[in-house]
Amino acid sequence: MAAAEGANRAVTTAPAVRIEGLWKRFGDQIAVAGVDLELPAGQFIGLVGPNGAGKTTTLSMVTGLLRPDMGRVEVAGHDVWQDPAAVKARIGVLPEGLRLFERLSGRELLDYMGRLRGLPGDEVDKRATQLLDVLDLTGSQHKLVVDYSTGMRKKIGLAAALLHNPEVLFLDEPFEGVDPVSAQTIRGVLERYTGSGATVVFSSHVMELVESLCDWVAVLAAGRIRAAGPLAEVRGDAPSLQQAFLELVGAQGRDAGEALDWLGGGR
Ligand SMILES: Nc1ncnc2c1ncn2[C@@H]1O[C@H](COP(=O)(O)OP(=O)(O)OP(=O)(O)O)[C@@H](O)[C@H]1O
Repeated sequence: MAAAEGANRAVTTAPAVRIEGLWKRFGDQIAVAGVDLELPAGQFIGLVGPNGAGKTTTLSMVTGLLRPDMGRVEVAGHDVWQDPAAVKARIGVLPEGLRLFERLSGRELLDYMGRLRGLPGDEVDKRATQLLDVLDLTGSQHKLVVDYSTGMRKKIGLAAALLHNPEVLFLDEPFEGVDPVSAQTIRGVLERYTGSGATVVFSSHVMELVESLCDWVAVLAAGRIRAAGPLAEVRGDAPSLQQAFLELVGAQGRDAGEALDWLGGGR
């Protein structure tokens, strides 16, 4: 990152993301039911919630992939729907179920994404070489993406999302299907990135991971924000984020008890 870019980030006090009155309905299903949220810049932010809580729908609207029914979103000071080009230049996205250009090699994919982002060829080359190295993909850089494993796909997707040095990086379940070694690598890259003043927003179900990585968390359930703030504040007096989460979403774990009385018996 250029020194000037870093300095600009350091003095930014405006939130990285400002969400106001966001709604989305699919038929009878209200997926996001009036979300208001300000995500502070320069933080590692976790968006957590049970299955179907509305995390992916919210992230899709925040990154300009899905049009809200109501509400507005600003990212890095720009309105996502009124000024989409400005927002897209400033964000990186690793969406859920990432679609990649399968018939390109990892290296070609990064070259292509870099050109799409308008970076000069030699700069793309330099950044791609470094990202492939740090993410331990140098040995597979000439392999076609279609032949990549799940974890390798996450890593090349992450490299593509970081290539233009975005201000805010959105990651939907970045650690799903990733082995512990690759997870550690991804984690190192993300920590270094937020250390430079950039913002990471990621969704996850894995509370231990969120607890160990995030400075700030937002808990979403049934399309609404249940709690948001610095990790320690959201955890409160609970012994762990997992426990605080279970209390916040009102689910102490369903006891299968008698409902599955046939399971495991009478063989
Ligand atoms: N395209 C769609 N059409 C119809 N319903 C949808 C669509 N996308 C999401 N939903 C519904 O909206 C709700 C929120 O889904 P969403 O994928 O945002 O949740 P999530 O928090 O990301 O869940 P998970 O953790 O399981 O990925 C769910 O009830 C889901 O069935």
